Amino acid sequence: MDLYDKVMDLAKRRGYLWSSFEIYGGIAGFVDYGPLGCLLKNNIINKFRERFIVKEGFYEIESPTVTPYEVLKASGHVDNFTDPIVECKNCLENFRADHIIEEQVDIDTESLSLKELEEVIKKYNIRCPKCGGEFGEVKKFNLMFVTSIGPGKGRRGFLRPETAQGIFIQFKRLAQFFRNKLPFGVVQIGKSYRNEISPRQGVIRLREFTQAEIEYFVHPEKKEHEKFDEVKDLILPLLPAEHQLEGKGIIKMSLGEAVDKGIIRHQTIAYFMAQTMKFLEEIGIDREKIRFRQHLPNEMAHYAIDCWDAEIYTERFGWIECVGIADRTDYDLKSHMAHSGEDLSVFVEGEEREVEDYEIELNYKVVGKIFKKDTKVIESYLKNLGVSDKEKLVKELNEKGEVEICIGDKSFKLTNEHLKIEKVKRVIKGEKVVPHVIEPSFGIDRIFYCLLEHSYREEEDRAYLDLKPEIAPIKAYVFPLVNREGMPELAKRIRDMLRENKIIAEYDDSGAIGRRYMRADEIGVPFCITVDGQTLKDNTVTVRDRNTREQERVKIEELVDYLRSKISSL
Ligand SMILES: Nc1ncnc2c1ncn2[C@@H]1O[C@H](COP(=O)(O)OP(=O)(O)OP(=O)(O)O)[C@@H](O)[C@H]1O
Repeated sequence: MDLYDKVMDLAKRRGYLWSSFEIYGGIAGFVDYGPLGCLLKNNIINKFRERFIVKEGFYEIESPTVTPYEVLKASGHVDNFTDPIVECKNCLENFRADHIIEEQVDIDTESLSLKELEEVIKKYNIRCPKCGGEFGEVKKFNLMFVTSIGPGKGRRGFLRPETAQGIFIQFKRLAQFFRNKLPFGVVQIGKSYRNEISPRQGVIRLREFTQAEIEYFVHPEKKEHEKFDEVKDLILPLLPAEHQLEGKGIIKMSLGEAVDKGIIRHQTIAYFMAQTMKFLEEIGIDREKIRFRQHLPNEMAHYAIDCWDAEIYTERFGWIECVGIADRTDYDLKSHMAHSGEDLSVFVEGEEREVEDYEIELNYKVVGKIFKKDTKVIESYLKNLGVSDKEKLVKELNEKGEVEICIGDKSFKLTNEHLKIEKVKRVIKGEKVVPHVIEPSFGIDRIFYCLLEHSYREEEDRAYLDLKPEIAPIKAYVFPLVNREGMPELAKRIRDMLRENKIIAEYDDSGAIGRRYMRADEIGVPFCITVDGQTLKDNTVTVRDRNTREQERVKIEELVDYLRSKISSL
């Protein structure tokens, strides 16, 4: 049994994690959180809310998981949210082509096309790991779950593959809520769905999982962070792209230095790396098993300009990505602007000044035939450009004779022939800008598993979860030393008193006291309270600490305050 098996065995037996649909044979890629699992997961999420909503001042929204086609067409997911798939010609089992290659030969598959992946499979004679059969063609497989909305044929829809889009499409309302003042942060926590091709890594790769995402909207030219000074001296283990390409390892560097040297693109990304580290440490992830790995240029989405993953070390799977922190620029907002025709910019007030502006229109006589259905999208893209964006466009057009615009996953080349441009003078008191977005995206299930693994301790006579009291699902167990002399009744009253005071406590009177301690330790209960003979005389109980096994006598009337001071980190 490796560590993963030990942790999962405990998780299953004691009500943390269960295989879904088990009585019908189960399906890979789904997991049930049992009674303790739900409590622990909620505690992790509460800590997330405490850090980002209470302390950072962001707000949370909740949008539907069922998403109409148009939204995910505009975001690029319909066309691009795919993984390469390959089928074994013999047993018909499907695999992710890039994973199957990387498992068998030391090749970076990140930038390879479908054809190139197929060539590698042929060249190295990579065979089906299940039956040794030969593989067929490598194809694209879209990871979204398809659904239809309403009866009959209904409207095409999908289960959302990320929570972020729900925030982008409400941008207009959100900007109004924040009175058009940048920067502002919006959080969404909830289920996301990805029809992963062959999820073979337990809770690490699920088909339905919980994300906690932050979309932090900033002025495109202002990516310094107001509170960067507070974190600039924090030293983090970094694995920059250059180090990976040159085969070098991790460097420990302060965030201030990393930004100054241009290793981290700007202060806002660095600030969120610091917040991520704090959050992970606060819930109890081992700080020595966290690193920040920068995406390689070919790994990053084409619209992102910098991306760092917080990776956490696990015994079986090595380093796994648990949080992705990316500067997604204005890609999402501009795509939704172009596809919906809505203006998703904010007006940033400034000094009154006269500017040269341009009125840019499409030359419909020419463009209709060339761009066909896309003409409307290009039209609304141009209509919503701010003054400086238009200036850039005209400048590029004059210099190069053409300009390329990117809308969603498509790009279009425009020449003078396609456009009618008129120079006008205008007095403005500010400018419309489409904000850029910095996105820290947390995978709660992966973090949950890593936390269980990092908390798992083995000693000669016991195995236990060293969960922080604040995070542990059950804070205290109350035992009667013997099942007579009124001890059970008193122990139950103490349990009820603790619950009444919002401290989750349980009562246990079965088996020897030693065994009860072991059971509580195994699920990570930080305190065990025993009612014994002395309790009946002086109203004190023993409180045993899970980790040290030391016991203290505490007056019953002081028990709530005593436990509170140990549980809360406030
Ligand atoms: N299938 C999944 N199961 C569980 N968590 C996931 C899954 N896919 C993504 N996540 C979590 O959501 C976070 C943000 O999602 P993102 O789209 O950046 O992941 P990703 O880069 O596609 O992940 P991967 O490369 O592992 O598939 C990830 O850091 C991860 O923690």
